[in-house]
Amino acid sequence: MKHVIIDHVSKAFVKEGTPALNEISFEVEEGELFGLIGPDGAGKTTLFRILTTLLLADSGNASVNGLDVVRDYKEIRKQVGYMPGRFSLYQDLSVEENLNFFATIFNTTLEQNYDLIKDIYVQIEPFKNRRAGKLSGGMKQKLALCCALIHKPTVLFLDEPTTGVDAVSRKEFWEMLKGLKQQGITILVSTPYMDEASLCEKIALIQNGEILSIDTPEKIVDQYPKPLYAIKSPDMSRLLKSLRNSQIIQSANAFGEYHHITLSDDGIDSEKVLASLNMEGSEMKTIKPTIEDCFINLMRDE
Ligand SMILES: Nc1ncnc2c1ncn2[C@@H]1O[C@H](COP(=O)(O)OP(=O)(O)OP(=O)(O)O)[C@@H](O)[C@H]1O
Repeated sequence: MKHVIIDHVSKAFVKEGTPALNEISFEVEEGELFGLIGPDGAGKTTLFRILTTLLLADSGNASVNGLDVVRDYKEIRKQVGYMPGRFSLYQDLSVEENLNFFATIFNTTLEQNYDLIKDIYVQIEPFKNRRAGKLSGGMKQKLALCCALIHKPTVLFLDEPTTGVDAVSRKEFWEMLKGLKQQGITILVSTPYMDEASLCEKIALIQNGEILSIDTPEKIVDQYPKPLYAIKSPDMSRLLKSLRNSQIIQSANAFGEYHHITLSDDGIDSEKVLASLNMEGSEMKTIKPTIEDCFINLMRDE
């Protein structure tokens, strides 16, 4: 069953220029862990706010759990959990007080839904009397997730939950999402971190309010249109300049230790490329594209 349906949704905050969302359409299956992947300003928050009934679209339709986001907004609010991008909790209330507050709003108690949150809650329980504002980033995120789950939602919207959180907490967070998925919750999560894409079952790549591609991470990688190479030399910035000025190089992008390149003619071999650059100590090898390579390639085609 389709749990979330987005059908030609558009939203513009200003009359001129690029709209925040431009005719977005896609669907999310029940129980799916779905990632909305895109840089700052791509439109992720705007879409989540429309789906959680906090913002009206200019045109198009959307439904969650078979309920229309405009007509059935009250019912949707009871059925979805939303963790906004920015810290949404009461900084001056303790961990326990925040949880009780959100439980009360939904006419429930921590005890009633303890099963769903217990794996996450046990990690913050030792700090239950600490004010939320005094928690570490990772702990705040766990508390925000518990609060979003307190009323047993069937669909969970998590807006950039791992932004600004350390690497260990990010990893732990994705483990928690896997656990929630196993309990049957449909999860839509947005992130600007391309490396998190492979942790989702399905992803939509979004840029400037438009969907560039939507599929499983594996299929998106398989659809990369050309052989991709990684190249390095002792002088990486001179190498990048030479690559970008070379006629036989189609694209060159810096990727940490290596630059990733495609060739204008796939018949050219790496020896010829290295010879044409004439830079001592250079190395080149074929590589499998990452989601970031795919994103950059799709952006160029736009
Ligand atoms: N209330 C608003 N008024 C005017 N412009 C807005 C408003 N909200 C969002 N925008 C603009 O709409 C575009 C999409 O913003 P949105 O917040 O949805 O992106 P995002 O992918 O969530 O990125 P971010 O991580 O920066 O929030 C951006 O250009 C943003 O400046």
